[in-house]
Amino acid sequence: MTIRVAIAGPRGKMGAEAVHTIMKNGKMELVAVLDYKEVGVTLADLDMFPSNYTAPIFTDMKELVAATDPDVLVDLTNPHAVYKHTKEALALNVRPVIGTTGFTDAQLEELTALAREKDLGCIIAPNFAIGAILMMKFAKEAAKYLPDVEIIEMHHDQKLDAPSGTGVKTAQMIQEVRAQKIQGHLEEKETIEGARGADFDGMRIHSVRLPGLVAHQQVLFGGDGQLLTIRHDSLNRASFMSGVAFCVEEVMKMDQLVYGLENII
Ligand SMILES: NC(=O)c1ccc[n+]([C@@H]2O[C@H](COP(=O)([O-])OP(=O)(O)OC[C@H]3O[C@@H](n4cnc5c(N)ncnc54)[C@H](O)[C@@H]3O)[C@@H](O)[C@H]2O)c1
Ligand SMILES: O=C(O)C1=N[C@H](C(=O)O)CCC1
Repeated sequence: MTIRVAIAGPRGKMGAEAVHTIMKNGKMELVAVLDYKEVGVTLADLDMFPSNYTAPIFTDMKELVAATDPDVLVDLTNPHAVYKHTKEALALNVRPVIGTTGFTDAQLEELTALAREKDLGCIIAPNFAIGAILMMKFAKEAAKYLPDVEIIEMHHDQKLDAPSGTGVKTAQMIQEVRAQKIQGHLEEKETIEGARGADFDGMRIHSVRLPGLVAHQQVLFGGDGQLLTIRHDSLNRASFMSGVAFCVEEVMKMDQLVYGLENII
């Protein structure tokens, strides 16, 4: 069976890459895209795509679903739009595959309940790159033995959310196994606010934003006389695309929400 896919955010850096990925995949059909404004009738109207890219462009999810009946919605938009899109897709019986980051804990809980209610698969993947998933899994393992940890995530300067979804997910995975601890000197004081980064359960997350970067993270563990660094680098957005295709196939077999690819690889 061909999987009918819709993509939200097709003109973005990730969305455009995902459009090419789905178009090239013999098991999938790109049936529609969702934009926030009128930019053309089909993707072929946009200079950035070839003339055989005929998926229609919609600005309303309900109309998109009524006209094109997708099985899966891939969302690569922004933190302001993604929650609404995910909720709408589930309500319309379309399985969401979400790459967009920036969910709150309350939103994740609500979407988990909604997917359960509807018996529908939903994947929220803060990072689609297999190397990044392994980096997070290895960091979780290391934290059992080395509980002093700081995360440095580094991204391009157009990124809207900080810390990154990957940074937060890494901290959450470490939190599951790490003996609770407030790091650094108990009396340490920031002379410039933010100098010690964000505080997640006593661990620090530092966010670097610079042109030239794509998506990079190091997890640093300190022990007596030793330092362990686990690092991953995404050098381009192709690094995420096998994860996108994998999720589109997997979500069709699922009946609940999964947050993080480490739970299904
Ligand atoms: N999970 C992953 O592996 C992964 C990897 C890279 C980026 N991301 C995330 O994906 C998201 C997109 O990243 P990007 O670098 O492509 O950003 P981008 O700014 O290049 O693209 C976002 C696109 O979304 C569109 N958009 C905004 N609001 C919309 C709406 N309401 N409806 C439809 N489209 C809308 C914008 O027009 C833009 O084209 C970000 O949240 C980023 O953190 C995730
Ligand atoms: O480019 C981005 O933005 C990325 N966002 C994700 C995150 O927040 O972790 C994944 C990596 C790229």
